[in-house]
Amino acid sequence: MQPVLTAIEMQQADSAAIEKLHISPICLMELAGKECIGYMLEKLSLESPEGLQFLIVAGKGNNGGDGFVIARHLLNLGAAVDLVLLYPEGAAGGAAEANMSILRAYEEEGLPLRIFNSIEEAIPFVSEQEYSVTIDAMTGTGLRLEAPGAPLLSPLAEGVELLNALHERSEALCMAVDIPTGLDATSGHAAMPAVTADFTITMGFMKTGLLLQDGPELCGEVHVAEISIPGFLAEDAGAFLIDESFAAEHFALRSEGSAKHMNGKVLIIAGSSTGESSMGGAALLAAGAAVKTGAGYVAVSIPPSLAATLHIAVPEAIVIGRDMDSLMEKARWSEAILIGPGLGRSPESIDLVRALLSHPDIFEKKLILDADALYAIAEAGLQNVLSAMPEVLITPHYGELARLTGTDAGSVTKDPLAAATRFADTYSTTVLLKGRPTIIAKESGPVLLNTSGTEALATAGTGDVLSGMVAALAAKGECLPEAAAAAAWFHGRAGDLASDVSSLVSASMVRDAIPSAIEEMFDFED
Ligand SMILES: NC(=O)C1=CN([C@@H]2O[C@H](COP(=O)(O)OP(=O)(O)OC[C@H]3O[C@@H](n4cnc5c(N)ncnc54)[C@H](OP(=O)(O)O)[C@@H]3O)[C@@H](O)[C@H]2O)[C@H](O)CC1
Ligand SMILES: [K+]
Repeated sequence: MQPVLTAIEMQQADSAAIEKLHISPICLMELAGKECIGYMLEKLSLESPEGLQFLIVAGKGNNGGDGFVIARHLLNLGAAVDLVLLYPEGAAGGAAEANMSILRAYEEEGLPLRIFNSIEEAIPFVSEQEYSVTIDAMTGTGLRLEAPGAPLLSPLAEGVELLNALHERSEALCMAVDIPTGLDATSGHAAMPAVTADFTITMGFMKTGLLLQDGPELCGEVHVAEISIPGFLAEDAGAFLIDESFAAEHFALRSEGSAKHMNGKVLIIAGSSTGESSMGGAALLAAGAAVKTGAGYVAVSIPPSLAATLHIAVPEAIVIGRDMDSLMEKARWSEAILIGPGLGRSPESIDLVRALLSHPDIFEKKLILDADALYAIAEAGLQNVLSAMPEVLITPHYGELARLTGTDAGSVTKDPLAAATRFADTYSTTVLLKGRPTIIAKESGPVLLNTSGTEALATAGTGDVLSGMVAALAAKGECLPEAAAAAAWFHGRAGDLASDVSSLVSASMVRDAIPSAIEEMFDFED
């Protein structure tokens, strides 16, 4: 899995490369600029930028320095460059200043290079020009953002407005160097204004801010550039990105000659029925998802009035009742237990959750708590009970985590990474916080982020499918954090495969696409 760094972690990796490994800042900057050229040409589907016109807007830090290297290589390859310096020359120092002095020497050579010493000087010329690519080299990991939406000061604000205006009125692609200017590399919150890029080339490692909050919208496509900062300098990163190979590694294939009881036994306690209404769909989705994720045996405790429906919808599942004796017998038999989908919010449901969580046959198993089970925990104040359980995963969305922590959804929205980590550490649990990205936090471990999937998953019932998938992988032998992470990846992929039109995807379509998401991972023979 690739590490995902905060701005501070990236600065530490930069410093370690320079101080411990003796890689010079000038070498890092050279590689950063060179990588940008290579990727930019790929985006333009061109072998060479010869004859094309580029605009670079540069700040006073090392991000600007990357811009100076890009300018030089573009000139070397026969392109024309307009460079806007937002700050008086010499403000940069170090490698950035050294690269700027090379450009000043280039100026003497009659190359197609125009250097503007301020935004005011540049505007009359650059507003009239057509560019192939405009390049944002104003700020990167060095941006300080006081609060989400804080105003960006002059001249950065004018530089951002220039690039955004050109982006809107012309065909030019906008490339952000490392991080779009105005975007906080750690939190993903943006200043006002911030650059909206078509693509971002980020140096060394992925940054958390590119995946959170405003990040995905402002960055466009993200490419991680290898700039000779070795991976071992990011081994202790606080976050990692779940990828295809992680998901494949944590999906155990059935071994030849194995029997159904050896391939994961899942108990699902879900669904409710009262005189006025019944909620069976969530249980059907979760049970169906567990079966399609390859669980050998799935037992479902559902109110008797819904049993016939479940038999028809998920013929592979065994149906049991709600009495404690049957529940405990199946709990002892099972390897993972999922409680919650469609359980309802009645006092009886809350009492059921309280009784279940106090029973060793339940809480000593790998336990997945979802949906109405989370409501019951919050209502009955059972959070501390989680701390005593050996292996427990909660799968809230932002609102459910807010209810569990006694805060409002806004505070989880503001910093979901911190909210998930805090809950995991406080109650010794694993938290799968649904959102974009989905966050998997475990006690004192790195956070895992999942970005697979699109808005296709933003529809009722997909959470029930996910919790059924987690239960299956856990029952098949994965520890809960890994089961949650791999399930999140497959779930996102199933959403992609469910339909070519994301707006038409329903939860049952996601469930039905699970086998395809898994199949494409492995080289199965016909
Ligand atoms: N060796 C390396 O570290 C490499 C870094 N690379 C690139 O460099 C940047 C990080 O460079 P850094 O100089 O640390 O910071 P920035 O270029 O992002 O510049 C930030 C400057 O902007 C000013 N600033 C910060 N916040 C604000 C704000 N809210 N309003 C106005 N101005 C702000 C700040 O100046 P101050 O005087 O205010 O402190 C900074 O000077 C990284 O992103 C990479 O692109 C190379 O790629 C490789 C080597
Ligand atoms: K930038």
